[in-house]
Amino acid sequence: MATKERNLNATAQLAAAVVPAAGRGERLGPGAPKALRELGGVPLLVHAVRALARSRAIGLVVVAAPAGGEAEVAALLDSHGLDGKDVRVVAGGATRQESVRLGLAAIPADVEVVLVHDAARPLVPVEVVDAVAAAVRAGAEAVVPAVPLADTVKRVEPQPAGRPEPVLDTPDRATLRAVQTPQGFRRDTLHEVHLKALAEESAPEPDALPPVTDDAGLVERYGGRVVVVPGHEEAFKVTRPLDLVLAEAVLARRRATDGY
Ligand SMILES: Nc1ccn([C@@H]2O[C@H](COP(=O)(O)OP(=O)(O)OP(=O)(O)O)[C@@H](O)[C@H]2O)c(=O)n1
Ligand SMILES: C[C@](O)(CO)[C@H](O)COP(=O)(O)O
Repeated sequence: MATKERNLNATAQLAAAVVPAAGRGERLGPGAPKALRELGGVPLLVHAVRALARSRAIGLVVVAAPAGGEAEVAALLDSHGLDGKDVRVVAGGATRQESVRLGLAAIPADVEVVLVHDAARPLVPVEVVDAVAAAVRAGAEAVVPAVPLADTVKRVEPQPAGRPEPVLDTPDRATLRAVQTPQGFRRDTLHEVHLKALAEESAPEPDALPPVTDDAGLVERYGGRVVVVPGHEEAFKVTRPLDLVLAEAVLARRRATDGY
């Protein structure tokens, strides 16, 4: 077999990752799109792609960039050199779900395992990436990393701003998990649930279910089985300004102690 063909087959054995990175980052406040905001002088997106590239399980990373910004994002990723991984950039969409679907469409058909990782989770440890990929390889159709909750959680009846919200009940915290990314999937499963969701959105029912906020939620919606592996407290999502302060502290500690 020719060397090039052998390499392509080897790549297909590896997992691919989709990185939705087309969000505005409204909750982080004014500034550049969130994926391009800097942490320790390096854009969040670059940290997130590097975090995936550290895993030997990943052969290809597809980034869904803000539409129209693909060339800028590709140049940015190039300028940060990414450990010999195959990194491609496509246009993202108007929602996270659409960005993931567009990223997935750019993954070669023979890749069987796909991870989806937020650009907004720059500090996920490689052990989490490896564990998610390994669980899919071991037979799970959908895998999420998650951590136990530190706070008590209450279900409430939402009210207009400023009005107290009546509490409905207090779920047993021992049965709850805060879910992170990367989430891992059999490629066929992820493809199928995204197509079903797209079809439903094109012909909405009057009593349509609320939109799901993660890809595993789509698998659940259509009857698939999702399992949890341990996440990591440092895989938190940079959502609000305080998250960026915390991320800077974690990064500074890693740089001082691990040569990160
Ligand atoms: N149209 C969108 C919206 C979100 N995302 C991505 O989905 C991930 C998780 O979303 P979130 O943290 O909610 O990011 P934003 O949507 O940018 O945040 P906000 O809701 O505060 O605007 C991010 O990497 C974000 O770039 C995306 O690719 N395309
Ligand atoms: C995918 C996710 O990061 C898992 O926790 C989360 O659901 C994204 O939520 P958001 O609504 O985009 O903040």
